[in-house]
Amino acid sequence: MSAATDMTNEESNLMGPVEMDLTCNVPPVTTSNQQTEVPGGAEQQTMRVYLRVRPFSKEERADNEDQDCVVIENSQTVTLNAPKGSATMKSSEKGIGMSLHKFSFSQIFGPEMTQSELFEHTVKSQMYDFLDGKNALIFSYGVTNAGKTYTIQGTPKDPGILPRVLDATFHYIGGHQYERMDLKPYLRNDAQYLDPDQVKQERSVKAAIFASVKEECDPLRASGGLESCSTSALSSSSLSYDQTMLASNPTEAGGSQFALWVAFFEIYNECVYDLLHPSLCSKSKKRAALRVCDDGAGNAYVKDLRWLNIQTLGEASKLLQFGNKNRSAAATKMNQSSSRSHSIFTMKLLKIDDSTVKRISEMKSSYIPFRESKLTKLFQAVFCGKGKASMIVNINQCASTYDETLHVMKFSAVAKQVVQVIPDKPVESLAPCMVGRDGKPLVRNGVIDSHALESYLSEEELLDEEDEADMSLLPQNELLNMIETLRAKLLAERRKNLVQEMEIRKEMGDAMLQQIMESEELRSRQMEELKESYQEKLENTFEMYKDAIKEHAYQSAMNNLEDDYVPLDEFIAEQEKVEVNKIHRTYFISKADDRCKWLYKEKCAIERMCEDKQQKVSDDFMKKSADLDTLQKKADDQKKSMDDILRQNIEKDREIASLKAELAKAELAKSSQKSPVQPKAKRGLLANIREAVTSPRKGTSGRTLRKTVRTAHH
Ligand SMILES: Nc1ncnc2c1ncn2[C@@H]1O[C@H](COP(=O)(O)OP(=O)(O)OP(=O)(O)O)[C@@H](O)[C@H]1O
Repeated sequence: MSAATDMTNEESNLMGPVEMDLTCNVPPVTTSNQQTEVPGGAEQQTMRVYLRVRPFSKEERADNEDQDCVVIENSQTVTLNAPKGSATMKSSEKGIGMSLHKFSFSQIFGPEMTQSELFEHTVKSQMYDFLDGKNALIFSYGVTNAGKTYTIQGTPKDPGILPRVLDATFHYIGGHQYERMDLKPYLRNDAQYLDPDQVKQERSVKAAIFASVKEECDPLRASGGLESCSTSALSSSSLSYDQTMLASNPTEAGGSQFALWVAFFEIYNECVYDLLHPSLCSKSKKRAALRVCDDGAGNAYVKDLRWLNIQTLGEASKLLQFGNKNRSAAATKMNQSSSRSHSIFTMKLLKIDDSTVKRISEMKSSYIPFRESKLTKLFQAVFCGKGKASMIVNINQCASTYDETLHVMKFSAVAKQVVQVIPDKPVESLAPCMVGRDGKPLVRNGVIDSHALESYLSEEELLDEEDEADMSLLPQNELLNMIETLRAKLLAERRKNLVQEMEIRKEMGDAMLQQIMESEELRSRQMEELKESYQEKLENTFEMYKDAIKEHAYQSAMNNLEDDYVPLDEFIAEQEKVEVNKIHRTYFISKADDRCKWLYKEKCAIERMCEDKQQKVSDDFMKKSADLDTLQKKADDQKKSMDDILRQNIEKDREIASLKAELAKAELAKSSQKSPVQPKAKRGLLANIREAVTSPRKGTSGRTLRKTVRTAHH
């Protein structure tokens, strides 16, 4: 948990927004035994890391929390001694790790350090940069109850960094306030003009927020001689800081005017919430999360974040109060842990000047290995060297929270990585830097500073603590032996770790499987129960509907009863009519039924008859057809025999013709021998035949002849 201020600057033809973010609860970004000090001195560092150790409270002393766990060696070095009973001490007793750790910071502030001194030594120069048009980021980091809120916001009696920054800003602006409120920050680095309606809307939003804030004591206004909220700013005497740092004021700079716009938001579980949104105060409504977007030039900004123009410190105080209230309301509602919450108060100072056009050169962000977090995205520009960042690490000295405090102190590696990506620095300046006890780097421009190294190694406690320091004094063969021994030990350790890891994985796997099975069983049981209960409900509902329908029908009937009422005698007469009709109908129906049955029988008989007739006709046809075939065959045979007879006749005719010819020859020969003329009286067989042949029309003779011939032939 922590707090921060981010100040960025960009100028267009009319203005230059300067942004300062103040954030709480930033993820681990700090230094340990390797600090972020880089060659070139504090002025050129893009990130400085301070440590603030808060004093014990009375209660903590009474609870024996003071066990000399934190010892500030000098302004840049602190030693942490593990108390008895802490996890660190237990590990150390087992031979794992150390019970004593040393850390270096840009500067360390002890419990006696006042708020104003802290401001002087940490943020003052950044404040100057901010007013001079550069971006700045101030954030605090530490475990809960370490003093982050105290450092950033402070108390009514001891205002923290934020009220001081605001006071200094208003002091700087002085009478050069741009009051029209018609120029507003837009996206990440731009500003936009507002029309009169929009300005009116801005004013009413502001008024609504202020109206909801009670006039009560707050850090910005309550430091003794502070002026009331409605007046300009905190008096400089009440927040004593060195005014010489703000020498470059608008009067000297020319006729520029300034407008200060602020936003206050929170990042919780990677969700961004606007703390200046009034609906947050409502208990019933869910907080609406905002999106972090890219402005098209690689700059991240919170979309739809509410920016409000403030013109006095009192107004700033009210907004802070409003935002804090929102934050604590949301935290209570969600029972959220402050350790996962980061609140960011952002200021944008627009420098309105009709002649100057300035722009801070943009950086490409694509190669920057930032962790994908909303916070790092939003502060990316500063971490990349577009402005300076200060981190104040807050710790308490309590023995009971020693292990968490140690963890915070060790977390510097992340900050280191973040700072390492600044592109326009020489490579050496980006590498993790070893520093001596006095905070000076041991390596300068790639060359080991032998003097610094000697003084570093001469630290007795460091020699006791660091094996590497002892080893450097040993002869080479002993060192080689030692390396071999250590290698063997390392190998054995790794094997052991591997086996342990496998066992743990297996155990975890089994446990998870068991859990999954149990939950699966539970789920199916629940499903079954749910099904049953739904079934039951369904049935009940069905029954209910049935009853309701019955009831409805009954009611309808009852309602219509009056309209449908018929006197009894009419009803009886009507009923009798109905009865008679019924009897008639029954009679006719039975008659019609009998007729139908009879007709059906008739139909069946006719059908049967038709079938018989058809069968008979078919049989007759078959028989006749067979007879016809027989007759046809006979006719064919007779025709054949007739043909034979005809052929025989023709043969006979040929025979007769030849016989006739022979006969004629014979008669001719006879007549020529006996007498030349013979009388006709004596006619023989051959003469008759000849006559018959030459006179075929004489039927009787013909028949006789044929009979004669046949007989003769046979
Ligand atoms: N430098 C200091 N001098 C005196 N009192 C301090 C100092 N720092 C912190 N305190 C007191 O210690 C207590 C815890 O501080 P604070 O609330 O700022 O812690 P925190 O880190 O913001 O805690 P959380 O993360 O839980 O909100 C407060 O009562 C605060 O007033």
